[in-house]
Formats: sequence, C-alpha cells, structure tokens
Amino acid sequence: MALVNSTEMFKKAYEGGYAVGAFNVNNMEIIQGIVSAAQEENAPLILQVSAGARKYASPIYLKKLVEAAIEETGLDIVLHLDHGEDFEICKACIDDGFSSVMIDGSKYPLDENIALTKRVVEYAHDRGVTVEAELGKLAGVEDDVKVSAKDATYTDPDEAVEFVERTGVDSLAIAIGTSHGAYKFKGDPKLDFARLETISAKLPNYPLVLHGASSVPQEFVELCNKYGAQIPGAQGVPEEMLRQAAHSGVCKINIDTDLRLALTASIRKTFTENPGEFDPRKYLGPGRDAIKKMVQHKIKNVLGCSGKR
Ligand SMILES: O=C(CO)COP(=O)(O)O
Ligand SMILES: O=C[C@H](O)COP(=O)(O)O
Ligand SMILES: [Zn+2]
Ligand SMILES: [Zn+2]
Repeated sequence: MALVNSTEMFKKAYEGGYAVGAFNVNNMEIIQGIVSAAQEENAPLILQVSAGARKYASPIYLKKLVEAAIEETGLDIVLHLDHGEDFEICKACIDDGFSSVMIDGSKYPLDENIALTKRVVEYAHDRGVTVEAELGKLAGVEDDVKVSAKDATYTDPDEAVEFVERTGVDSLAIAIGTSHGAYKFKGDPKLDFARLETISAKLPNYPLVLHGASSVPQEFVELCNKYGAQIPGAQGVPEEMLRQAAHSGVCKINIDTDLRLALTASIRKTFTENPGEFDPRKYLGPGRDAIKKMVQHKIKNVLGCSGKR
C-alpha cells in the first residue's frame, strides 16, 4: 500500500501486454469513483493532476485526497503531474510529493525539448520520481490534411529513439492521431498504427503513452444531449483501437473527457428528473457512481489491467 512511481507498473504492463489507466482528477468524487473501480478490479492505477486541476483545487488538496484513497483501499497508486509545461511546475510537484511527472516540451524544437526533459529527469530521478515526456504534437486527423503536414506533427520513430537515449526519460507520449477533448475525428476514426509499431519496435521494452484516448461513449453523449447539453458530433477513440495500442507497447492510456461526460450526464439527468433537489450529495453521489461504472468497464474490457495489481 503506497504511493509508487511508474517503474514497476509499466514493466509489468509491458510484459503483460496491457495498459494502466491514467485518469485526470479534480475533486473528491472523481477520485473516489475511480479508486473504488480500481479497488473492485484489483487494478494498478495512475491518478493525474493537470496544472489547471492543481490551480482549481490548490496544490495540497488533491495530494491529500489521493493519500486518503491509498490509506482506505491499500492500493498502489501513481500520483502524476499531467502536461507540466516547464521545469518549475515539475519541481513544485516533485517537492510536494508527487511520484511521477510529465514534462511536455512537445511545442519546442527537438534539441530544446531534449534539454528541458533532461533537466527534469535529473531532478526527478535524484528523488525517486519517474518522468514522462512528449514528442510530436497531438492533433486530430483531418481528411484534407496533406501527408507531409500530417507527418510533421506525428512522432518520428528515429527521433523517438534519439530522444529517449539522450534524456533517459522513463516513458514517452507519442502522437499517432489522437487528440484531447470530445471531438477527435471528423470522419471515420483513424490512428497511425504502422507508426506505433515502428516506434515500439525501435524501442523494445519501453513504455509508450497515449494521450487523448477517451472513447467518448455515445451513451453519455446522448444522455447529456437528452438532458439539455449541446455537444453534437462528439466522437472518441474506439475501444478496439485502445486494445490494439495496449498490445503495441502503450502502457499508459490517458482518460479525462470520459470522466467529464459520465459525471455531467449523470448530474444533468438528476437535475432534470428531480428539479426540486438541491442537496449536492444527491447529484454528486450518482455522478460518482457513474464514474465508477465507466472506469470499471475500461479496466475490465479495454485496458486489460483487471487483477494486475
Ligand atoms: O490525454 C489526456 C490527458 O492528458 C486526456 O485525453 P482525453 O481528452 O481524450 O480524455
Ligand atoms: O490534457 C488535458 C486534460 O484533459 C486536462 O485538462 P485541464 O487542463 O482542463 O485540466
Ligand atoms: Zn502535449
Ligand atoms: Zn494529454
């Protein structure tokens, strides 16, 4: 029972051909819903905090809530900074006791991304903290985007090898066609699996990370829209593609949008069906249950990490 870094978790995931879910957390109910699912499934778990979440909840609250979850469940949990944009925020989270951080230098030229990542790796490794970096830019697949433009944003396999060698980073987020948010594809969903296979073959036994990996379940989109939301055309990564990625070296699959959709659909339903209700526990409670159900389904049927604790 502990706050752990990602080293052993990823080693086992890689060998087992499954992925660990990395879920974004912003408040107590979200944490409890996710943790309760992982506990029932006896699954490894990564809880990640974005800069926005850290600002919303204050740096210390989310860490304390995650510690409470560990104390109550006995689970091994990685507490990870999502998309750290500079050395300072990575250092602050490491100093606060996070067990893992992401330094996202993907917007910089290769050499700058390498220098920045290396600096974070040195600081983190001295303190037993693991580091994720990103190479290539996440973007949606647009039907009319030319191949050269597309290639420019996807991760280059040879650069990935050079990047890992020069930085010593523990895991690498790659761009193969996923994107953040609820609108990932205009036409049919498409990921560059050939590129993923090439990167994975060039980096044997190395954990890759897939961002923008929510599936945007249509049941949540329909529920949201039925109860007054306006999110037409939302579309995510099909579950089958995530299973395939987990078999190709992807050890960490990032999910935020699906949590937001599950919670929002549930709250909208409660409000519509019970307009006289104003006790937060009466709508946050069912929202927490909806998150638990969604996460449990992912762990069991998509990530493949049920029972892999
Ligand atoms: O990658 C993510 C967080 O880093 C979340 O991706 P989604 O928007 O697909 O949930
Ligand atoms: O990658 C982005 C995550 O979905 C976090 O989003 P956020 O920055 O709004 O907290
Ligand atoms: Zn990024
Ligand atoms: Zn991300």
